[in-house]
Amino acid sequence: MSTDSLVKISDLNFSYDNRAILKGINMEFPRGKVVAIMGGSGCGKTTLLRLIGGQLRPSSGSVTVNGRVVHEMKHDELYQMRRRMGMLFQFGALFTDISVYDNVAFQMREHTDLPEELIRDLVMMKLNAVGLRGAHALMPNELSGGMARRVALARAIALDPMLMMYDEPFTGLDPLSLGVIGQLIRKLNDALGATSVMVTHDIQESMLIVDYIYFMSDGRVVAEGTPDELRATKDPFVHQFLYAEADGPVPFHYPAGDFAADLLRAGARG
Ligand SMILES: Nc1ncnc2c1ncn2[C@@H]1O[C@H](COP(=O)(O)OP(=O)(O)OP(=O)(O)O)[C@@H](O)[C@H]1O
Repeated sequence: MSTDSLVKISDLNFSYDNRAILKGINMEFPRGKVVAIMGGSGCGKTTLLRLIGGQLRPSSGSVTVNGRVVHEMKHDELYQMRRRMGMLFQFGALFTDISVYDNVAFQMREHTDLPEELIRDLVMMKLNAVGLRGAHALMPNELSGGMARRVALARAIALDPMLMMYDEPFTGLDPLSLGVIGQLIRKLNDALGATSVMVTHDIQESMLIVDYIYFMSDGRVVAEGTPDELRATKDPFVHQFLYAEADGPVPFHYPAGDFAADLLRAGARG
C-alpha cells in the first residue's frame, strides 16, 4: 500500500453504547485514488464515514487525514479539515426554494469572501463539469433525479475538496443516470486532484471507476483488492457480490449556450 495516503485508518474500533459496530478496521486511501467500501446493510459503512469526518470518536484506534489524527484535532482544526471535505449523501437534498445556480454558489458565499463575479465564474465551471451549465436558472423541482444528483455533486465540489465522501451515490437512479454519476465521480476526482471514498452497494458501477475496493461484513474488512484482483478471486464472499451488466452511452451535457458568453456576462452583471 502507498506510504502517501491521504486517509489512514488503523485498528479502528467503534461501539454505540456496548454494541461493537467497527471491529479492528485497517484501510488506506492513497492520494488521487477512488476507493469503494461495500458490504451488507448495517455492517458499519456509514459509521466509518462519520469517523473519518470527525463526527464520531473512535473507541480505540485512529483515523488519520492528511497526516493528522482526526480525534486529536482541536475544534478549529476539525472545522478547517471539514471545509476541505466534500460530502455527498444519498438524501443530501438541494435547497428547494433557490435555483440550481444559488445551490452551488451557497457554499462559496458561506465559506469564502470571493466577489460575486468570481463566484459566478466558479459556479458556471462547476456546473459545466457536471454537464448542467445550461440548467443554472432552473429550480430543483424542474430537475430529474439524475440531474438533481449532479447539481448536488457540483455543490459538493464547490470548494475544491481534498477528500470527497460519497454515501450511496447511486441509490434511486436509473441505470443511465447511474453510469453518468459514476463517470463523473471518477472524472471530478481526477480533475480536482482529490481522493474519493464511496460507500455503495453498486459493485458493477464501482468496478468500472474505482482503484480499490474494501468489502466489509459485521464491522470487519473481509476482502479487499483492485477490481482486477477481485474479478480473479475465488473468495466466495466477493463472488456473492459480483454480477455483470452493461450500460450504454448517454448524452452528458444538458443543452447550454456558449460557455464564453456565459462567463463574459459575469462582467456585465457585476
Ligand atoms: N446513533 C446510533 N445509535 C445506535 N446505533 C446506531 C446508530 N447509528 C447507527 N447505528 C447502528 O450501527 C450499525 C451500523 O450502521 P451504519 O449506518 O454504519 O451501517 P451501514 O453499513 O452504513 O448500513 P446501510 O448500508 O444500511 O446504510 C447498525 O446496526 C445501526 O443500527
